[in-house]
Amino acid sequence: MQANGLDERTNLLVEEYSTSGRLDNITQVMSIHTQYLESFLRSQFYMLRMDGPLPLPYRHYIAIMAAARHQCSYLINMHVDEFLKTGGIAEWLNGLEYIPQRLKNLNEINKLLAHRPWLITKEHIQKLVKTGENNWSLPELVHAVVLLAHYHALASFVFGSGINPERDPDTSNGVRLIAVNNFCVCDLANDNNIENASLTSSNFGNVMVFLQIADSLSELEALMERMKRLQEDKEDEEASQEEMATRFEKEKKESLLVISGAFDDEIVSTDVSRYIEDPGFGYKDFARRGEDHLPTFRAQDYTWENHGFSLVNRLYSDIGHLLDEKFRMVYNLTYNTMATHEDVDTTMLRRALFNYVHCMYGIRYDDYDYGEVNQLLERSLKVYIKTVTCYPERTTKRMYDSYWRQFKHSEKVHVNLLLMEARMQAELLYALRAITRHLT
Ligand SMILES: CC(C)C[C@H](N)C(=O)O
Repeated sequence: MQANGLDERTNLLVEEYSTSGRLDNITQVMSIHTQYLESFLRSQFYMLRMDGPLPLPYRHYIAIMAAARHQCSYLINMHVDEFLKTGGIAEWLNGLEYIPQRLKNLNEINKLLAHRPWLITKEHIQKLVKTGENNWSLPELVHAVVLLAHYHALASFVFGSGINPERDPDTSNGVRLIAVNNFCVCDLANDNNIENASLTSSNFGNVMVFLQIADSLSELEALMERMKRLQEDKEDEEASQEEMATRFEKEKKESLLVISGAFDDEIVSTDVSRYIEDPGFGYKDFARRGEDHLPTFRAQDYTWENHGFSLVNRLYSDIGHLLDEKFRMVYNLTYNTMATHEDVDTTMLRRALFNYVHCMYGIRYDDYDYGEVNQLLERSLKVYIKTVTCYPERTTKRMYDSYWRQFKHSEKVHVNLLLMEARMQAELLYALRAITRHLT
């Protein structure tokens, strides 16, 4: 990292430490992408700590409810602490039966937003804002929705990059860097898969490692080759509107069939289950196809830039700007590298990642050719994306390792940032569209 990049990162971490008195593992991992971290922290600080429609303890309780949908104990514990520190009533931590009805009414939208946001309708919104003494004002509701979407998406980041609790029972001083679900991602000092692999191998292992390296090298070359070809083809051939629509439908259908690992014994511990209702409700499992389908949301009919942004900003001032800045930041973030290659334009690849997430939520951009997704994202990467986005609690180290073996960890964290923000934006689009419909 360049010297001034390092300074920037250190400054930011020092600043964060002095305002919040801690440097959690999320912040540390994200600090690999300093510029992004800055906008992330700014929006998070705003929704959690600045003036806003909801009282502070409510905000943390909502974060807990959101994280619990994905059994993310890491985030739950963090916000249990914060909830108490901000004056929350300890009894509420016994579970949903102990909280006020008003807060309990958020369960339904929490559940839908987390797993099948396309099912949210204006009736859900009406129900929340028109329930007599337990009603939510629109600004309060928007604040809650933003928090829910933020923490669902953050759970994806936590599992996707393998972030562990700060306090590990095995370490006496209580602080250990990033290791997770038996899965350690960011060995910050040694940011390269190959080096790691060769350090640990025996002689025989060396041969195997060599073969694997050769293999993954050719994977990388092949991917770059495909990017180049797509770029060239783009210049001379334009697919028709119908063809583009068909490609989207095909990709959407196929994404439903991408299996993200069996998860038979889903035992949710009581620490987590007390904060959720209907724990079995998840991203639509399309094993029983035909009886339900994922409708298409035409992105141009309700865009973040033209619709979502102004609505959110009007009801909960300034959060729109902060989110907007963060979305732009992540969308444009690039170092022009691909593993060991420099000066590469990676726009196509980054678009494919972002748009694939929206595709899994049924959101279609009519000027985007989903054939690109198909060419650029290999199967193991799709499995990873679907798992991290839709069922983050099922992410394993094996899934993390099995795609892009040549790439750096920092690049895989970058992937996670894209997945997280795309997911957050998708949830917001559905929720805000329902609010707009309620208002009109
Ligand atoms: C996600 C990665 C492919 C991003 C790439 N390293 C870039 O700087 O653009």
